[in-house]
Amino acid sequence: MFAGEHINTSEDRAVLHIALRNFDDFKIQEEGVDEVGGVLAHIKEFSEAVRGGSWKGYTGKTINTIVNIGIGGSDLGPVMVTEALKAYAKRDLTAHFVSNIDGTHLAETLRICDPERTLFIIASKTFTTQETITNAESARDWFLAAAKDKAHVAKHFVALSTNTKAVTAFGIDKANMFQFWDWVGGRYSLWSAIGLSIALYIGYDNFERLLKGAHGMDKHFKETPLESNLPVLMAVIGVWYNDFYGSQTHALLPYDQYLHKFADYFQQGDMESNGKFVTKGGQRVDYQTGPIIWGAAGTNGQHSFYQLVHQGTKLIPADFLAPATTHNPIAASKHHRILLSNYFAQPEALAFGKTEEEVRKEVGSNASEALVKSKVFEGNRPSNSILFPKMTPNMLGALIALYEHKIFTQGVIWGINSYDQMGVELGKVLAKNILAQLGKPEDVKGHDSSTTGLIHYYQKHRKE
Ligand SMILES: O=P(O)(O)OC[C@H]1O[C@H](O)[C@H](O)[C@@H](O)[C@@H]1O
Repeated sequence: MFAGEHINTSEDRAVLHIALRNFDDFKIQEEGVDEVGGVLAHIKEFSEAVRGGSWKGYTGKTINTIVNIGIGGSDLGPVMVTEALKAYAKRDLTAHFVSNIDGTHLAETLRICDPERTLFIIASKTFTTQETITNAESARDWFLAAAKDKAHVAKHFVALSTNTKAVTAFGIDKANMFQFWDWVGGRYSLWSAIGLSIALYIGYDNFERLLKGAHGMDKHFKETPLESNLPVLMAVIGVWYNDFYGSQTHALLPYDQYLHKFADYFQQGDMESNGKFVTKGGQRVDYQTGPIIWGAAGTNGQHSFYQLVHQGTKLIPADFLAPATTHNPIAASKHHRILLSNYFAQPEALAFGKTEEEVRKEVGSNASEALVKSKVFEGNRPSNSILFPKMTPNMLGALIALYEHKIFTQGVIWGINSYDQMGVELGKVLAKNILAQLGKPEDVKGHDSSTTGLIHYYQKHRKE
């Protein structure tokens, strides 16, 4: 990976998200790598102009709202990072993220935007994704309904993409385009131009700290002997439970409200990378590959799904993550102490449980056998605990890179290509065919009885 080899074999591409945060440390041979610094300089210049107020809207007002329009890797990274680092945000710039094609997402966002002070960021590696382009066109129509003159688009629309031709065809000036390259996977792209919304929200200096934190983990991963290599340790522990103990999922449980989107982010990062059933050589695997990633911020999960985690019939390896120091020490950090007491207690309970003997002592000799049995915790339920000083840009960068390299290592062990995503194509093609048939019932052709029946029901009951 670090050498720029085309390890994304099906697409004949290098995998070089590490080059986006390299700061000329590792020598990496690949076309475009030498342009990373220029794009970062453009991000710095632009984010400082918007945040400093020198970038003005079409009526001369400053920008106080950014709307990132993108989906998947062009949305989830910026969403997760801007939430995780909210403590570093200027509170006079609001960030919104529109991803879903469901008109509700854009409509509800535009309802609270002022066209004179809103900057739209059209984030799309391919600049062909149906949801994003449709949302971008509707946002442009909304803007022009107020601004009238097309010349004003340049002040309120920028693009993040590898596809210059499509960007200019959309009507965004090349000067307002922040470029990245095909060796940046969508789910690994927050370090690239896709991170513009992050730099706008927390400032370029903090965005750079995020990059440098990740670079530190890159160096650790590249240089540390396997037995002390954090991504390798997490990868092999995960393989151990996934392939030898049959666990189907892996829970990410951050005891930090700022990290409440962490599991959402790695649903794409892990599941779109390792949700594969064919090896790079084309053989169907006869072993388990990528786990189902899920999770929620603690302590909320304890009031939702921990019953199953503790006493269910499923083995669920879990990562517990927490900062030793909070950004919000309200009530003299009483809240943080309570939060952390739970962060420490849950893995202990999962590992060591409560024996029948201990339960009997608690409930007394009159208790029914059924009650006693229902209060036993079998324990022996595995978890990793990750504790770090504070949720800072540098630390978040290291944490994300830790998981990126864990995913890479597991993909290597499973012999799969972690960097393509053939599995998302079929649904898109079928949807395109169906879209063309939604007019009249007689247009509906070539589907199974269920799909046909559903479409006919929709055609009968819709009110448009
Ligand atoms: O950034 P775009 O080209 O619009 O792609 C957005 C997303 O589209 C698909 O869902 C891909 O599977 C994702 O990997 C990608 O992040």
